[in-house]
Amino acid sequence: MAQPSIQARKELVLNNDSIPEEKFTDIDIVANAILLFAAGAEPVFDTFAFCFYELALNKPIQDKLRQHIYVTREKHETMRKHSEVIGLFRGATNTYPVPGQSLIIEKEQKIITPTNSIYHDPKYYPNPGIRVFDPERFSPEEKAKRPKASELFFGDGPRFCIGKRLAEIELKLCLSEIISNFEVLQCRKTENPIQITSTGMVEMVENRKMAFG
Ligand code: HEM
Repeated sequence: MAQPSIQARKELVLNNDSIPEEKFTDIDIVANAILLFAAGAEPVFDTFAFCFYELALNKPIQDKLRQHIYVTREKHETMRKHSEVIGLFRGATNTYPVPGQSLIIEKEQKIITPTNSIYHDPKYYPNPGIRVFDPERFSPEEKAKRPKASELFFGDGPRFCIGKRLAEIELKLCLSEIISNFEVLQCRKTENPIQITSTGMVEMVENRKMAFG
């Protein structure tokens, strides 16, 4: 994080010939570095934690994963079941009549897409229950059965998550490295089902220590 920030300061603050409105200040560089760290660390840690929790509870899936068959499906099913960000937030830039419906979204209206509800809607994810962990939902055949917008783990449109690629590489590398060297098991303190608490925009485990031992 330090090296790119120093480089960004050189290019955007010290050697920037743009008009004043497009110039960056030192504060802009520091603020962006903090934002990237804050936005980038928590969701990746939590996806890992939930992933290992589910693998400990679902030994046959863990064994299959160990054969390096389907890291991507595993990762997506974890994000469907334990989506940390529970909704997407937008403001309408124009008035928009929703096709085929009487609904008109007025200009500047605030819109919430309740992603977590979509992930637990049996219309898109049959048998979405708290005890079901089924990475096969993300096989090409199953994915083809539902609309693309039912998978918004990293958002969509011009403001989608800028860390998506980095997060996917982190998850893929660490998951395959750990799972090919270790076996993840439940312990005495493992909660099943896990107790989730919602704090506004994000969901988290009620008692992290209890859940992950
Ligand atoms: C499992 C990991 C991650 C998940 C599930 C996740 C999820 C999301 C979601 C749902 C959004 C909102 C997108 C929208 O409104 O359309 C978002 C935005 C954002 N994410 Fe991530 N993210 C992850 C990792 C990261 C990482 C590693 C970084 C940076 C290193 C990052 C930086 C950001 C930033 C800066 C935004 C705001 C983008 C904007 O408003 O233009 N995220 N993320």
